[in-house]
Amino acid sequence: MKLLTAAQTRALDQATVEAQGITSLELMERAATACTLWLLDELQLAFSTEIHVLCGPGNNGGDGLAVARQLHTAGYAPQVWLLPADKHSADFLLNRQQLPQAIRCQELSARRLPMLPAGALVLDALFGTGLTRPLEGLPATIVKHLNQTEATVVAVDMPSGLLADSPQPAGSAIVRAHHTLSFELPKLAFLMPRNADFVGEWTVLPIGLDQSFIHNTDVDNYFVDAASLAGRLPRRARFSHKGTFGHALLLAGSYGKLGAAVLAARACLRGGVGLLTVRTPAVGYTVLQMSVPEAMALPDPSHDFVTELPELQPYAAVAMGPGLGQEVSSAEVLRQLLRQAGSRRALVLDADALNLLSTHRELLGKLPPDTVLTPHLKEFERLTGEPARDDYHRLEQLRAFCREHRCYCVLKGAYTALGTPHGPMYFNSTGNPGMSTGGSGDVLTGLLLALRADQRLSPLDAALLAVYAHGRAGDLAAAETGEAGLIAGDLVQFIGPALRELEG
Ligand SMILES: NC(=O)C1=CN([C@@H]2O[C@H](COP(=O)(O)OP(=O)(O)OC[C@H]3O[C@@H](n4cnc5c(N)ncnc54)[C@H](OP(=O)(O)O)[C@@H]3O)[C@@H](O)[C@H]2O)[C@@H](O)CC1
Ligand SMILES: Nc1ncnc2c1ncn2[C@@H]1O[C@H](COP(=O)(O)OP(=O)(O)O)[C@@H](O)[C@H]1O
Ligand SMILES: [K+]
Repeated sequence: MKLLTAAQTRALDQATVEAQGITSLELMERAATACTLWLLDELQLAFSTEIHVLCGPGNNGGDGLAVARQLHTAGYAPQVWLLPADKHSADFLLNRQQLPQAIRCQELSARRLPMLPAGALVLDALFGTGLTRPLEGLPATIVKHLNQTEATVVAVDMPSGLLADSPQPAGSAIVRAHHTLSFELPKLAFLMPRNADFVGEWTVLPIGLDQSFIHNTDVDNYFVDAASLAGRLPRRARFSHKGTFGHALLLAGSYGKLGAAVLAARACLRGGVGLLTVRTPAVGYTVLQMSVPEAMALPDPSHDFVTELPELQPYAAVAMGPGLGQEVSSAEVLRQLLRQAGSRRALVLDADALNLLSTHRELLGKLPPDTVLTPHLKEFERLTGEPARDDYHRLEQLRAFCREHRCYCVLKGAYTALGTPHGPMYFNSTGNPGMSTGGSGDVLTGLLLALRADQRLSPLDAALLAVYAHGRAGDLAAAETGEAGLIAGDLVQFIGPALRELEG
């Protein structure tokens, strides 16, 4: 799914009107109908519910007026509050004329703000994608007032005060919505950690916008849902053999951190790899053979750490990092790996392999093309060496990093962002806070290793599929264990079912 900028969204609006031979007012009615139906279906409003619709001067306000009219027709008693303004959009004015007399309509002012008891519903239709600057004056006062109440707030298209695709000063007045109803597509702003409290739970409401315009519009950012991955994971052919799915090598574990190696190894096998060899320190030999008998063990001469790189010739893909530790000798192994991997052997670097890259920065220049890195935020900050100013700056850093090092970088968290060497960025839709638990990242590394060893997949597809399936495994696991009860080992159990959903 593409993530359009606010400017592209406006153009899409216009293109839809032209392509479908409808008026913009009709499109607004469609958008309002989608909102009204959502309110009725999802919130199960009682006819006695106190409903306040706050309307700004533009088309977002126009949507609000149309929803108020529709709710009135459905038997509810919404009250409308208008933000005073010098100018209004044409469709706002048309909907203002159509507002039934029976609907109580008042003008907002600093002294006249709606009383909003708990249990009341507020529809925030003050500003949407037309917001051009942070709110000040009366709009900011209204937003602060709204945020202090206990009413349920549903934002139309955007929480008012939030910019759709760019950063804004900390402390800006922004509505804290419980739900945001976004038309046709999500907005980039919804995926930023700092905006979570403003956006609340968000839902995309399809309103029949022009698909060919969306198809032909170039974007920098994508939101990856199941539909975007359709057809990317081929079925296993009847005459396939171990070679089709590749032989993978995992370099992981150190004294006290062998669990990371075990989790990654199990995930790699569940990811469908043909063969897996695991290099752990000698201390891990028995642990590994006992807990992952399907994998071959290749113990290091050192008891506690990985200190020697095995001969790479047999392997289609190599992953290094989970539980590795940051010994000088392990850094040497990383250096050799980067030197010997060649351009056709896939590499995945995680955890301590990333920390070693950060402390031996000359190695960054030696990453073979298409290497996949999987840092969490802190590891990414170490890699760039510069704290991000804000969420958007971090994405710029990610884009620049991937371009410069011609690598894929999986920036992990909620809505994990995948940066690519050619520029576009992909945000993952699956996963849940239950996955914020030790070892979840090791599972991702193992799964990624399996998909990078799979000769049928491009680096981009392998990374997209792994990140999506990992999160989906987390969602399937959490459905059984609850989020708090989820442990990383549970993710492994659901990799198979998650991949099966994608296959074909
Ligand atoms: N996409 C689609 O296909 C569809 C979109 N639809 C809807 O249209 C919405 C976009 O409507 P929109 O373009 O009229 O902008 P909107 O958000 O109402 O705000 C513009 C007004 O706010 C003002 N203003 C801006 N910043 C301000 C500030 N800081 N402080 C104060 N004022 C400020 C600005 O004035 P100005 O900047 O000129 O001063 C102007 O008056 C979209 O979110 C969705 O709800 C659906 O109806 C149909 C399908
Ligand atoms: N709130 C969340 N929503 C979705 N995914 C999450 C969330 N928290 C963590 N995850 C996922 O769990 C994994 C955690 O990885 P990481 O931080 O490396 O853990 P560890 O180092 O313990 O293995 C990442 O893939 C991340 O995207
Ligand atoms: K809004």
